[in-house]
Amino acid sequence: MNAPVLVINCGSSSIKYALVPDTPDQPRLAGLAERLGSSDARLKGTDSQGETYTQALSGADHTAALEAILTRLEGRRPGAVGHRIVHGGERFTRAARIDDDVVAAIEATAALAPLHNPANLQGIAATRQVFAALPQVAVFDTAFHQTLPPRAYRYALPEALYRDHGIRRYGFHGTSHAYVSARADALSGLDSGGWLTAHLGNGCSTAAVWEGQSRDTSMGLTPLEGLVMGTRSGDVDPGLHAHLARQLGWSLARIDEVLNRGSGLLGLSGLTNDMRELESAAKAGHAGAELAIEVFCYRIAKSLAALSCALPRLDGIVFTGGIGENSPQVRQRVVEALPHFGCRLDAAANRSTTLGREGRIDAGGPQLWVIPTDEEGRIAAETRQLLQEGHA
Ligand SMILES: Nc1ncnc2c1ncn2[C@@H]1O[C@H](COP(=O)(O)OP(=O)(O)O)[C@@H](O)[C@H]1O
Ligand SMILES: CC(=O)OP(=O)(O)O
Ligand SMILES: [Mg+2]
Repeated sequence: MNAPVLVINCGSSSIKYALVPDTPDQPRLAGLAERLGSSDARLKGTDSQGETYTQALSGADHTAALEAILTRLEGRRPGAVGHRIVHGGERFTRAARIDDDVVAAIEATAALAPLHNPANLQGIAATRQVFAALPQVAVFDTAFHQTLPPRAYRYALPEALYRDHGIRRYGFHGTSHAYVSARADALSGLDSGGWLTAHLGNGCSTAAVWEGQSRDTSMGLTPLEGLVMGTRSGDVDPGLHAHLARQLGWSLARIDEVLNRGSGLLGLSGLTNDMRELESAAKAGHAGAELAIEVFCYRIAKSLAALSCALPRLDGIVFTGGIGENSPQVRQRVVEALPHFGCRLDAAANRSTTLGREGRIDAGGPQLWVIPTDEEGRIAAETRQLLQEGHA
């Protein structure tokens, strides 16, 4: 199939899209419909000339937003649609052609990802309506981590919770960890290395990748476990929930809300979830911003050190995601917190590798790479591959 693939990443009130051509010499169209369902809904994106546009979509729902996106494809007809689906449970170890059975399976997993899967399903329903004739493929965040061994994915909980309710660690951002680790293999010439990958965006996670397979990762049953994130707490004492309920009388909904949307960098700093703003504020002497960055970096280093146990050999660390790709300060602080790894940062290379540049930033020791992630490109590639294999 040499038509472009339309990649859809559907959130509860947003749709990110990318029209990914099959050859890199053609431009990629991309954009974001946001605040869907509100009077303030709008579509922003980049056209094939690299010009940005903003279009008001007042009151638009997901279906209306997809219809507007269709008009922004400049007459280029996609040959297929690839969807980012956050949770695929244990059933999906790779991408799957979407049919009623696959939709039912994603619905069945929604209880495990209540913030993500229902929105992904809305995206599938709207896309099936607007692009009824096109094949649709689901690409799961969890699929890459289905190679985790039991010692990494089992919680020390009663066995029945796993057997009857699927309570285990799944891991997320698999598309990103898979892409950057494969890229590190190619760039390093190691062919099949032992990598620690750090995806640092709004959601953040680490993974240990050995010979192209995920061996452990920091996120668990839900995308709340692990690192400090923009607004998510990451790891807390499992006793915290009962404590907040008993001592402060908090409801489950309030606890969930605070841990998912009021914590992380935002909660620690009392200022913002945006790392750029935190770095400026810390420089200007804001103590909360400084603390937020310090905890953020220390927890990444601690997670990488823990995940190194999953690798027979450590070849290097890969930084990606908005923060990993753009913040020399975060990378430096993470590497400085891991002196026993023997990493040596090349300060000049670290400073200059930003703004979507790919590059090596070490001066010996384990390799240190900055690799801009390409979840859309990878979703398009997996969509193409599945359809070419005739798994339809
Ligand atoms: N130049 C920069 N310096 C520091 N942080 C940056 C820079 N550019 C982007 N970021 C941070 O990247 C994060 C968003 O990451 P991104 O991967 O784009 O998010 P998402 O997970 O929503 O795709 C924000 O915290 C943002 O502040
Ligand atoms: C799974 C997850 O955390 O996704 P995101 O980073 O897009 O929020
Ligand atoms: Mg992201």
